[in-house]
Amino acid sequence: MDGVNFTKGHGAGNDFVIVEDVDGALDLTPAQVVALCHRRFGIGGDGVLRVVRTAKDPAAAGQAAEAEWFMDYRNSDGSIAEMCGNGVRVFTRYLVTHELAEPSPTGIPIATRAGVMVAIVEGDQIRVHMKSPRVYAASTATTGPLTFPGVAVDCGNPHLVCGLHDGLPLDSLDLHVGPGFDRALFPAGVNVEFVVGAEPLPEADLHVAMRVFERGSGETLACGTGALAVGAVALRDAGLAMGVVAIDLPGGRLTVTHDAEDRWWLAGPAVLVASGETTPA
Ligand SMILES: N[C@H](CCC[C@H](N)C(=O)O)C(=O)O
Repeated sequence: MDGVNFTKGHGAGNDFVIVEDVDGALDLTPAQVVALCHRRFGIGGDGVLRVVRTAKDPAAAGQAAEAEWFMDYRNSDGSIAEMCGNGVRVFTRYLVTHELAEPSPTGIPIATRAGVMVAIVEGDQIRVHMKSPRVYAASTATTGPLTFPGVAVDCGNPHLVCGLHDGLPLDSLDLHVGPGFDRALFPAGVNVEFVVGAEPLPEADLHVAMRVFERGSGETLACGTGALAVGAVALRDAGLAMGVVAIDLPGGRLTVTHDAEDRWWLAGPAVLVASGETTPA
């Protein structure tokens, strides 16, 4: 890609190459995304966040009245996903850092392929009003000889939340290869989460730990929509209509809250690491 300005950022270690394309002039191809995300031959990332005015992109133009900016999210394999929870926080950090948007107590609306999310900057944390997760089927995932029971959750993108057998440690899972799943239930693929309970915390109703194998990116250090799916299943399994779930991932902690107004929130860090310019190929 000829001389494109980029910024590198991450949310709990889920990292992204941010490409500013305010007027929608870039026709970002899957091959260009793969090249940008390549960890040796490129900048490196789990995905790309293209920053474009909503009105300038047909994929989200219908949301232009609600949100000035569209997060065009791509996985590192070049595929398109509907939503990225860590990505929307990093995207918001980029907007306010580059003064493309003003932080406000009522939040910054961000258009995505899963609809408009609203992000509130709270110091080093950013809290996002997410699309409500929908638990819709029982299923299973397999890794090697092991099969785990799970539930399908729609967070705008597809998730399969699996519990580990009693006592099996999370780090014993081999996630070098993607888990097996029911392709009839998930024809467009699925993000697979593996969850175990964790020690109670005073600041949360529930506390769990998870790992994730993401559709289109492989195992990542964190997955925001995956944490949302895990939080929804954890509250349901605990019989809690609302509450706060602290979720520990290899890259850090995210917090999922289901509040009394039936809103679902994802909170976590969002860090910009560096900026630069790609050199012409
Ligand atoms: N790989 C996901 C998109 C990114 C999700 C994750 N990085 C997040 O923070 O939500 C998918 O294909 O649905």
